[in-house]
Amino acid sequence: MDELLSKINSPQDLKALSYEELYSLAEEIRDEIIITLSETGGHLASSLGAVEITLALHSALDTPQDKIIWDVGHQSYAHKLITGRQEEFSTLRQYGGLSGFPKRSESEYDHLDVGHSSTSISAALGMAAACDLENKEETVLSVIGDGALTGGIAFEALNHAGHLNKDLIVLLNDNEMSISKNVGAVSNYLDKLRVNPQLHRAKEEVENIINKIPALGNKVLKTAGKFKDAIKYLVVSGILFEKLGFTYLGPIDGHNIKVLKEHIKNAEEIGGPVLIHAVTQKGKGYPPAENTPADYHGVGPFNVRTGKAKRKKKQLTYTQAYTQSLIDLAKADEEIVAITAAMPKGTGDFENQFPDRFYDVGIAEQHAVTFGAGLALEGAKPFITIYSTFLQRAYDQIFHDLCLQQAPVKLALDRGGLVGKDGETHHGVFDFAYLRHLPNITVMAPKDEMELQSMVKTAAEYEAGPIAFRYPRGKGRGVKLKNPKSLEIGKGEILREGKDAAILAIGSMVYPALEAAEELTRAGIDLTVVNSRFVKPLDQELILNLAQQFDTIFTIEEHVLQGGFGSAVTELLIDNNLKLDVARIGLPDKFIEHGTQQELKAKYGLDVAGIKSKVKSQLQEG
Ligand SMILES: Cc1ncc(C[n+]2csc(CCOP(=O)(O)OP(=O)(O)O)c2C)c(N)n1
Ligand SMILES: CC(=O)[C@@H](O)[C@H](O)COP(=O)(O)O
Ligand SMILES: [Mg+2]
Repeated sequence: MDELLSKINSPQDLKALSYEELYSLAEEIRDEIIITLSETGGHLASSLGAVEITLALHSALDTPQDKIIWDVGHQSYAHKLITGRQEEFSTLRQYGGLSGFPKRSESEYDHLDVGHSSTSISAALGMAAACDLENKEETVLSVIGDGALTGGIAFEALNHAGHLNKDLIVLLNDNEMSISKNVGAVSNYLDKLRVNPQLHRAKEEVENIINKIPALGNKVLKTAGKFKDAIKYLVVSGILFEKLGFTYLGPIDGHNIKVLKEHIKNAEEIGGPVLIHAVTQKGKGYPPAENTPADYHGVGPFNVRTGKAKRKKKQLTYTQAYTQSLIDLAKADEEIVAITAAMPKGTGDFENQFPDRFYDVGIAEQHAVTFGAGLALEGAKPFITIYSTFLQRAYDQIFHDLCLQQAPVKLALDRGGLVGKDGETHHGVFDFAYLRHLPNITVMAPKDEMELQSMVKTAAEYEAGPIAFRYPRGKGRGVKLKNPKSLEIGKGEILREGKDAAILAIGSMVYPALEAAEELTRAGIDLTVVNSRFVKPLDQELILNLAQQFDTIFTIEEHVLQGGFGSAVTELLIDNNLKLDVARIGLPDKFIEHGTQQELKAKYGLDVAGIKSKVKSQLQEG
């Protein structure tokens, strides 16, 4: 029974609690998170690690007037539980239920919709600047993880914050983990900051003594100044942040609510930009997650006692099919290298097999792309594997460093299409549009995992410029994997011939289109079905032939209609003065909510039933 938690209707209720009670509450919150996520799935380890931080923040600050900006937002479940969302917590990430991330429409305590990493310092700084303009006395605080701190935008924000010198608190939640082990020079630097608190005490004592020395005169002052600097470097203080204009406080124990509260209060009093370095344990309080936090970053339903997933994954996923073929190709071709932006699990086996040909650049999609361009321009064959939604970050790099240079980089866009429960921020439904209008790029989407492997092979062999392929989240179609073959660039295939109309499908929509066509024969409708394979270049010959043959052409894609595959086909037809009915099936011009992939496909007419009904109504109207 949640004795304390059920009485917390808002953060105001925390103010009356003793530290002992706050710790009991922390345990109740952990239990609630673990039990709920064992049914719903979600971001377990990050949220468990941030419970005390959440309680300290909401009891030290006057939220929602004081603003907490969560970075990524995957650690915000405790925040949801104490800000009036307990009753709906069991609906977390379910269709129609609570979002897995902070969302302004959900609560007045959520000040920024998040999901993509490293935005919190910039947004918090903007809010702090706005407070200043309006003479408001509000505290604005960003909570950012050590992983999110590897993102370029976070550094841009630190740089600007040090310059603006507004009152801004950054709470660095350092658990030494991104999704996997954190990487990079800053991460190594944080390691050094974390070690041996005695050194920090020694540093403070020495500095206190030195600060009293000026009374002794100029010469001593000068020497002392140098000595002070030397000591600072020697004991590895928060010098990096100090040089950027921040007051550095820490490192402190991020599970000690009293210490956290004191530091938050101190930071408010100090003013200007202050960084509190809190050290936490990812997965805290749930042994399986503490032991292997990377396995519990994002989980599906699991058995609380054993920590094991409830659903066994028997069928190969698209990600696995991709990795498998990349490894096979890399065995024979040592120019192949793999790049990930902090998601090495997707290419994990590659890392194990070819550690020298694998680069985890951190949450740095822009850098990943230009780094890949550099590699390619010097003869390597880089496969950059990034979720479709996160590659949006690197649009300019794709334009400037890949397409303009015709750099033969291979872009593997995982999670293309509807991803499901992560919702708005994570659906990969804009990639055809943000890629296809750029000169020199080739864009493909496979109908199944076998064709994905053929696309990997095609990409490895292709040297004329950048080539991209996007594939869905989750299980493949269970087709038999044979030897991948090289695909002819810009060629689709006719899978079924009919006499009433043609349906041009791309990627994940090919099989549903085929199934719909088979079922529609019962209604007397006979469709030609095309697996288009290429969004760019289109198979012009095939499409123009079909346009001569039929009065109606359907296009279908798991992508927004604006600027997508259907738009490309329509442009081709218009450019060739062909006037026929084109009915585009795809996602509407809005952000798609969270829910399972099946629920969302059904809602937006991207399942067999939806295709059938669209085809029937179109042909009947026409
Ligand atoms: C732009 C972008 N790239 C990648 C991700 C995927 N991602 C989500 S959380 C995360 C790791 C974040 O690590 P950290 O900030 O340290 O938080 P922790 O999970 O350790 O609490 C990554 C890589 C993302 N959300 N946004
Ligand atoms: C918060 C975040 O961005 C990631 O953890 C993401 O939720 C992972 O998604 P997958 O579960 O599709 O790998
Ligand atoms: Mg971390």
